[in-house]
Amino acid sequence: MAEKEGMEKDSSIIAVSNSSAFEWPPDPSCYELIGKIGQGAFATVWRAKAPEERECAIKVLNLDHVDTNLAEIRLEVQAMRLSLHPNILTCYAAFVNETNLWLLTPLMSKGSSLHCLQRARRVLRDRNEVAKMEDHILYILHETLLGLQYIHENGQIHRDIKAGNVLLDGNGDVRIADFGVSGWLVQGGAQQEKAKTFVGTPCWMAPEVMEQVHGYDYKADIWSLGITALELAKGYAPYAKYPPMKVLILTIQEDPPSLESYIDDDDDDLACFEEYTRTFRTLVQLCLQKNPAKRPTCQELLNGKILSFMNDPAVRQTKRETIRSQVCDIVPDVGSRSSSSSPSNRQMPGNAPISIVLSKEVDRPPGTTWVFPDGSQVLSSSMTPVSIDDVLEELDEFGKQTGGEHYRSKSAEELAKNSGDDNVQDDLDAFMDEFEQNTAGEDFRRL
Ligand SMILES: Nc1ncnc2c1ncn2[C@@H]1O[C@H](COP(=O)(O)OP(=O)(O)OP(=O)(O)O)[C@@H](O)[C@H]1O
Repeated sequence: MAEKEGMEKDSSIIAVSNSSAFEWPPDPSCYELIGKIGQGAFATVWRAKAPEERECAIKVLNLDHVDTNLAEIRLEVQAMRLSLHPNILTCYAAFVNETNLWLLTPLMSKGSSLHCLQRARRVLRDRNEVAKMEDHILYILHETLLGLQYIHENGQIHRDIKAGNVLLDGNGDVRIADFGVSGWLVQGGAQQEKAKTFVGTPCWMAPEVMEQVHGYDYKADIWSLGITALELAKGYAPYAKYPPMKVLILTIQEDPPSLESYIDDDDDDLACFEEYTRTFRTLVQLCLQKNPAKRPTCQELLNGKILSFMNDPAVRQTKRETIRSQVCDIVPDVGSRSSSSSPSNRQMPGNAPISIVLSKEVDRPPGTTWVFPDGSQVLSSSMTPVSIDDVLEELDEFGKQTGGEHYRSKSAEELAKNSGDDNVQDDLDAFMDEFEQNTAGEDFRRL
């Protein structure tokens, strides 16, 4: 592994262990890796046995992908451990093992909320039982909001809210993972040299984060929560089947996604035929407003008509017990020797992280950072740099040629209808193909 400036490999620099009665030893030989829970773009997560018959999850990050001074990580891990909120995944300990950073966290035995709901749907389908997930999804969103409210009240933004980062354990408890972690990552490691490279997953990204016209704030997490609601209902996020650059364009250009704007998971029709109430649709609509100022805060959502009934501890407890018995109990534990399949992190193109290379030094807040300051560049999966300004300019040009000033809020079909020109869809396809040829070389039409 290439040496990085300021990156000490001495594990004592990073080792942070628990101050509570049990000390999590910063020594890899003390842990038995029982099974793989999942694989992200930069890390592998294991279920592990610790001394005294304890269990934990260990996230193993290759240091080639870590672009943060280990002393800084140490401070952040300490801060994460102080984030004592029942809906936020804490970090027991962190240390360096050879070329990897090990992060020890509580084991959330049912894995991600998406994995858990999809597995439950599969079990119910095999039993010929009807899956009704709306109540469970609302419970998960309510718990997530409680954690998110804590993060926002502490002046921070999570920046990577998605169902893969909302975890469930066997009791039906919900915790937000990866708070602070993804901001340490870099894609391409030494290749990037001086450029600051940020990573993220475009499908959950708020339009203002992509555009960076007026900057963005904690309301970006509310957009991501709306996308997470759709993801849990449909089995995957809107635009997840497209390459990252197309996701950026569609998110900026199209109306906000909804339950109706994309088809259900066609993998095995798991989410098909589930009915969702107007209440659920309204919640999604509230979160997915393009103008961040119009989006509600966590507090407004928690105290609003849709979710406030769950603020009653008795109701919350009932909901927790219901999800435990109807979902958690029928889904095998992740990473256990007996579990037949690990949570699949289905890598659809739009799920793949993109890298945002900053051409100048900027302060980087913790968390996956969706920053497009002036002069920033977007790297699609082929790592070919494209300026976000170029993307927006191309969109402007395309808009002028096709639908006039409203192109950003209208779909190609609508444009075609309004202009009476059947060729608009072809123009869009041609534009996308040309754009893709110039950028990443992927063929949108084949997807
Ligand atoms: N403490 C934990 N307990 C149980 N499962 C976990 C835990 N931490 C992470 N996971 C699961 O492990 C898998 C891999 O997680 P990881 O954070 O590496 O990737 P990701 O968030 O899915 O993808 P990306 O790399 O794009 O962010 C995911 O399915 C995640 O839900």
